[in-house]
Order: sequence, then C-alpha cells, then structure tokens
Amino acid sequence: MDLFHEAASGPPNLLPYEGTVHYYGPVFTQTEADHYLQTLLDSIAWRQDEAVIMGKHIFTKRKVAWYGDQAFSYTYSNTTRHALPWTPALLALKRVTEERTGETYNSCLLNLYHTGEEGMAWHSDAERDLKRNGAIGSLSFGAERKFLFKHKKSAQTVSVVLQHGSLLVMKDTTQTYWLHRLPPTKLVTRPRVNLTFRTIVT
Ligand SMILES: O=C(O)CCC(=O)C(=O)O
Ligand SMILES: [Fe+2]
Repeated sequence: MDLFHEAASGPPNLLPYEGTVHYYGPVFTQTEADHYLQTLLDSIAWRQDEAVIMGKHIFTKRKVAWYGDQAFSYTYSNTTRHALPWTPALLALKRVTEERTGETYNSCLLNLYHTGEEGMAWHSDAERDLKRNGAIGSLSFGAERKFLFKHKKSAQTVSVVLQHGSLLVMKDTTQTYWLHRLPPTKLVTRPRVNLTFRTIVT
C-alpha cells in the first residue's frame, strides 16, 4: 500500500474478511501516555462490574466506568448503568480518537485490569443500544496485553499486542462476525487501562 493511500485509510485491516480492525500503534509519546495512565487511575470513578448470571449476583475483579454526552442508561448482564459526565482528560482522549479514526463517539466504557490475571472473555459488542456497525475506538494505557479476534463461523483467529498509548478501531461488520477477548496472563503484573469509545443510540 502506498503512503498516500495509507494516510487516507489508516493502517491495514487486520481482519481477512467480514470486518475491519485497524491498529494504529502508539498515538501518544511515552511521557503523554504515562501521564494519561496516572490521571485515569486517579480521576476515574472506578467500580467493580456487576452481573446477574443464572440468578447469581457476580462482581468482577476488573473495574469499570462509563462516561458519556448524556446520562445514558445502558443495560447488559441484567444490570443497568448510567453514564457520568466527561472529565477533561476523557474529552481530550475522545478528541484524539475521533481525529485519528475519522469517526465520532458519544460514550466511553473504561476497564481497569489490575494485573494480567484479569482479562475479558470472548464476546462481541453488539448490544441493542449500540449503533449498528458503529465504530468502536479503543485506547490502551499501561501494561502491554495481547488482544485476540475469532471468527464466529470459521474460528480463524487474529492476534495483536496493544501497546502503551496505542489506538485500535473496530468497525463495519466486525461485531457481527467476530468475537474478541483479552486473555489473562501470569506474565503481566502491572495494571492496564482500556477505553472503548462507542456510539449509543437512544
Ligand atoms: O480491554 C480491552 O482491550 C477490550 C475491552 C472490551 O472488549 C470491551 O470493553 O468491550
Ligand atoms: Fe469488547
């Protein structure tokens, strides 16, 4: 791919078919990324994620937070959450994500994985209140972690390492045809913060 074309369309598509995932690599300097990691650890209203699964109330070790343009309510795993208003750091990060990906977002789900022992199981982000085939812009700060995609029918997998200060975008039919997961690992002892910018339709 020539440079002119790459500048217009972003980095190459990691998925071989039925979806689009671009990994931009780090989009912040080391100093900026270190600063954002600390700011997010200190200023986000982190709380344990709750789920009701087969009638049992479960709390995850991973912490989450949800922010948005409005106090959107958002239901998954039988639990309703309300978005908090943007913080200055989140607004700055949203702007960078929008400029780089050429998309807009109205909400952000954040995850805090304290160590490599915390991860996220196979899933796709296709809840009813998310814009259909909408882009999801994902920023990572802190420990490098492996991120995997698996095609729902062929089971083909694709793997990428999400670096400190990096940006990834999932769009088009990715959530329809592909699952993704963040596998746990004993090799990582430091925290990682992930932000997924999304579009909620009300
Ligand atoms: O931590 C990540 O990189 C992915 C998180 C994720 O898939 C999600 O929040 O839906
Ligand atoms: Fe996801």
